[in-house]
Amino acid sequence: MFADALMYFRAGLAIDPNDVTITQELKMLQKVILKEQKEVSDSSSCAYSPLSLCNQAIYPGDDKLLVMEKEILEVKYHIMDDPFYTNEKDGQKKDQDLEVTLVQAAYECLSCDQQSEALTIISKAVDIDPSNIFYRTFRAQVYFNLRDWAKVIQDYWVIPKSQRKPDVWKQGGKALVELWLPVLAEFWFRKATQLSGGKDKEAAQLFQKVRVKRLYDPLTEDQPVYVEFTEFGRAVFAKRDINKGETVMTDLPMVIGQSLTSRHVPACYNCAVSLITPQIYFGKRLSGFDKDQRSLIEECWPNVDIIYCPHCNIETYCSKPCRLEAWDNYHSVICPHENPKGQLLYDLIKNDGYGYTKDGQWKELWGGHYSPMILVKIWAIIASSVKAQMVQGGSKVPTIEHWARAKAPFRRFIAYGTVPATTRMPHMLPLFQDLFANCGGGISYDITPEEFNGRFYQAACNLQCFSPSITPYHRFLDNIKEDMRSLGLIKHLTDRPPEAQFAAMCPLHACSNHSCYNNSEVCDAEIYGRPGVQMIACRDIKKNEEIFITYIDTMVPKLLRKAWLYKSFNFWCSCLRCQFEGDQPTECSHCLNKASEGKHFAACGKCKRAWYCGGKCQKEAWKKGHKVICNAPHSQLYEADGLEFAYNSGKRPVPPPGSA
Ligand SMILES: C[S@@+](CC[C@H](N)C(=O)[O-])C[C@H]1O[C@@H](n2cnc3c(N)ncnc32)[C@H](O)[C@@H]1O
Repeated sequence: MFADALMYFRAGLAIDPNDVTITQELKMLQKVILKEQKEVSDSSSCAYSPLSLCNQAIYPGDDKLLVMEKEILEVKYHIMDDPFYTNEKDGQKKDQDLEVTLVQAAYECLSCDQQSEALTIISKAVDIDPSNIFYRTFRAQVYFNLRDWAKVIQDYWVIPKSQRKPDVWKQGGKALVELWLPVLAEFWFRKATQLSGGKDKEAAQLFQKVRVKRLYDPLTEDQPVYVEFTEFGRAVFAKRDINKGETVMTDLPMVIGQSLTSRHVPACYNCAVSLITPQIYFGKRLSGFDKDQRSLIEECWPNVDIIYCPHCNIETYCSKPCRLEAWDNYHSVICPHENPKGQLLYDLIKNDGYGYTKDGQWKELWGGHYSPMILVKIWAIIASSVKAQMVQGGSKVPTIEHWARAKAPFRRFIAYGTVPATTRMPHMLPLFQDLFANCGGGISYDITPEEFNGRFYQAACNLQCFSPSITPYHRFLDNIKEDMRSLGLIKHLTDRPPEAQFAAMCPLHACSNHSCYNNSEVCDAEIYGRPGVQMIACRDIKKNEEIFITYIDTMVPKLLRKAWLYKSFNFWCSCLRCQFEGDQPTECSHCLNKASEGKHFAACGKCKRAWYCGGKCQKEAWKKGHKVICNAPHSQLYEADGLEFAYNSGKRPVPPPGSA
């Protein structure tokens, strides 16, 4: 449990940054991680498989889309379930010799790349025997070569479903993609994958590609990026050239949870807006200010109206609409006034994850590095959505369709983890189970161990740390810019306001892969007045280049970076920086020769992160790629203690526009 160890060491260092024992223990921790990484990398070369993590389950509502797409086929391309041909010619006597001659001639044309001629000839064979699967498949192939997609489908449609071979399903799927009938295309690729017993990786890959395109294109419509499925799962790419400093994308969270360590800083539970008042910012100094200063604060500090949930008096919001939104979205399910078990959750948060076990012991129950509120909100959002659908449909019991529809938005987040959450924190499962046993409206959400483990790692793999970038303090600075009364206050305004830190699951951001030579940085943002995240290009990015952020502090030596990435995300980084930095001074970073016992090779004089056995190796490595990364700036995190978790990888805060 390295992450937890790190968290405790950090907490210790926050109390005493010079504590020698903790510093030594941190070094030990690094050694242990490196050792484990070496053992794992010796025994396995391949990391996770995105194809096995992304399933092909049907999305709720796809059945209706499928009907619509079939209608398009029918109206636009005259393709329908009832084949357009009749078998009337089947009864006629067939001239088999002629058919064989035609097929042979068509083959010959194909082998000379005479597609149109092949088409004319094989069409004659189809005319003679329209239900012949072989002729239809042959002609569909020719149409495919000629990029006549509707005709491809016309021929394949005639072949009865039970007789379509996996390759027919796959190629038909490709033609359907070209016609942009994505749900049908998914259906065909799914069939190809199933019939091949999962062996056809291309079909599985094509399935995910079309799915990702249809789900993410609407999200990126107004952004200079698109999402595509690659060998590393979903990935973000530039739609056009993006200049250094430009916003690559913005994203609003689907779920947020304030970190337990910052929970004393008031913020909106629903949207993360900062609720810092002058009393909190200035503290005792406020009473010492003169009349002018006090009136300036009164006039110019934005009105912070902290609204409490009127039922439990625990959750705080920035506005009435936020309170109502929270209530509808999740809070009504867990509000202690509605659901008495909710009190245990809020007590747990108040007590930094501590609580009583079932046998009455006071213990740390929650051991995650993010707030349990994240998981609770996911479940509460799902339960609320089920309830809303029931009300809308006038049904008394929830259906599988209701549940599937409610869970669908969270299918966007990949989950990977090794140690089950149920093992890490055995006391949490019963607490969550009790909490969701009665969600109101007659529904209960069964939090099984699999549900807990799956959601726990879904959050762990995708969370991003962020803070509201523009707080009342920033707005105050902006408001007093031109007011002479502010002169006396300036010296009291130099401290940064206390930060409410949040973790968030953001759908687009969660598609960004990692590189230690990243081209974008994650920053806090304000989007339509709500706190969110944005990615800013930290160098020029070319059209169709992948957008990479960094999950870790790239200043950390390569071996440690590798170890952390493998440990937390189960992949070996193969970015330029990892390729052209060395592991250690005892090995030539280029030819991998080992130095003699007790000796070190000379380091690159500039970056000191690669070692070479001689000038030849150094020159070759420089030319091949070291020159690109040698001087490239690193993405340093705001906490520079050497080891970092993805969840904390946000760079922040960005100075708000116009702030003093
Ligand atoms: C936040 S997700 C990024 C998007 C992810 N590709 C997906 O399909 O959802 C993090 C996961 O992406 C994968 N990943 C990210 N960067 C990678 C890289 N450079 N090489 C291989 N896999 C990577 C890892 O599986 C990691 O756990």
